Amino acid sequence: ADEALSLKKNDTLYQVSTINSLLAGNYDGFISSGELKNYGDVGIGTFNALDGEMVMIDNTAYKVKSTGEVVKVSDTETTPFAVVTHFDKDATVELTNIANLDALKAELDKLIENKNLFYVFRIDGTFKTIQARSVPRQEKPYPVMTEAVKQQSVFSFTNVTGSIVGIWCPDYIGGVNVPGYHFHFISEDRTQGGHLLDVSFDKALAFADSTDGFVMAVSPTEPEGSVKDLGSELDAVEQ
Ligand SMILES: CC(=O)[C@@H](C)O
Repeated sequence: ADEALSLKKNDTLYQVSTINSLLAGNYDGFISSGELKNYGDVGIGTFNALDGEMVMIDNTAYKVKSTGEVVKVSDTETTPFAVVTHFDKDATVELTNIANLDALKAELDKLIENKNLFYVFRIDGTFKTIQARSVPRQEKPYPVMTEAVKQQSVFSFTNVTGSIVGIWCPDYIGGVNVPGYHFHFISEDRTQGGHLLDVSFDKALAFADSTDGFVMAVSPTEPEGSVKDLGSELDAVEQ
């Protein structure tokens, strides 16, 4: 008999709320970082009130604040949107001579064997250039994301060693998550990072985790009907 879809711990993407809910300005955190760690040790997201960018790596949740400061968050800090998984290195590939983010995506596309699955990436290396952003904490009444990102801080790093962490979602996920790629970055010394805007490097090691299970926690304050085609508003998080 066909193996029933088993939401195997290591092959499940765990998501907190929908991207459309976040884009609509629903920044109320409702899952704690401590609870999130039960569902994954690698991933990305943001924090209550859209306060900074989340990088989950080595089962530790870091916040890249809009000041550029990186802090390890307490287990009680909550998130309104995050995506994590228990990371498996299903594929490993050395990437060389990557000039920009589009070139990185083109190389990673070669690892996406089944466009119906989800993929989580971790890319370790010393990066010639990294451009990343972070968004400051928002006050109620929350602005929609396209307004909030106008307050973003953009950081430029050179010759920085660290990890790019990100996900790739199938096209059918529109409204629930960002179709395609979404990357965050954190330096090896955990002092720099952000939502990745651009990157270049000579050599890095990419690990890919293909995932066939998907679980999502719906926000208790999800705006009714927020899972709809937001079209251009996705620009706020697309790269
Ligand atoms: C969820 C994200 O990555 C935005 C906040 O940059």
